[in-house]
Amino acid sequence: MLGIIGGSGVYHIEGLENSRWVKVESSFGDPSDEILLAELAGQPIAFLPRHGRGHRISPSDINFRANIDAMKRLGVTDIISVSAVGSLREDLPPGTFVIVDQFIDRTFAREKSFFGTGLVAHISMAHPVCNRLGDHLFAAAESLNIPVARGGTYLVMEGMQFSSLAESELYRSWRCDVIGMTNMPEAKLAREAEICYATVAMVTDFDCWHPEHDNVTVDAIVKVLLANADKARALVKAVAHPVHADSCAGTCACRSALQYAILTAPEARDAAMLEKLSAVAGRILNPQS
Ligand SMILES: CSC[C@H]1O[C@H](OP(=O)(O)O)[C@H](O)[C@@H]1O
Ligand SMILES: Nc1ncnc2[nH]cnc12
Repeated sequence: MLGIIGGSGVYHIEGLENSRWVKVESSFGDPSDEILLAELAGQPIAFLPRHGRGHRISPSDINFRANIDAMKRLGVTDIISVSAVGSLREDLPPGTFVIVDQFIDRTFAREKSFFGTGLVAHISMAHPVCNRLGDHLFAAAESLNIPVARGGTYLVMEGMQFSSLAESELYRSWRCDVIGMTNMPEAKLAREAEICYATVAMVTDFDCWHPEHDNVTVDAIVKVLLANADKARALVKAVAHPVHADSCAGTCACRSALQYAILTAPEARDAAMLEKLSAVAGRILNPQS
């Protein structure tokens, strides 16, 4: 099933049928909100507003583990993250969609893994985004005539304040393309949960580095977001069927990320951790069930 995590300005999806909000219990605490189960373009989907309805939760306070665990428990296999970002490049002006393919994680005040003492696992994040999902998103954006770039590096900052000019210039010198506050550890946790994950980053501003543009404000972001949210919703609708019908999905490498990742010997594994991870890592921990 396709899961959609809606970011700033994307608190609902249009054109849904048979929709109902469900409360999902997670062993990692409370998700950001209830999850909307529905049909979109004839396909089942699960939608979660990342900051909660009404944008109640700050980037640092989002319970990313509960969000991904809840999606996994519902049977979500593919996640599309819709996110507002600032641009660090002249040729990515507001209104551009970027199908990012790399992240630099500068967050420091978040729980970043489902695993830990008692059950240690190390997954690869060399290619943090599902290329297959990225291809679907790029093709759909082009078919809808949305200005879109394929590939880009998203710098994930802690926030909540926006960057200083020196920070913005530093990230530009690192050749980052866009900046936001939410896609890490979300992408890491999706990979640990063996869920395919890709991001549609909607450029809303030039952060604070551009000499001919004002420094970013929430007001400016919201204006661009309102103009772009409909395009984002059309994009999600356009990919629902191709993602569902993709016969390569079952063999996607994201779906076996844990295959050789767990180091803790079976007899040394912590029983409480095994219980907490029964959804996220059930395929590998309880292969018979
Ligand atoms: C709208 S102000 C900045 C806020 O927007 C982005 O969130 P999301 O990725 O959920 O759209 C950014 O990361 C900040 O959290
Ligand atoms: N310039 C910016 N910095 C961080 N997060 C953002 N989200 C949208 N624009 C942003």
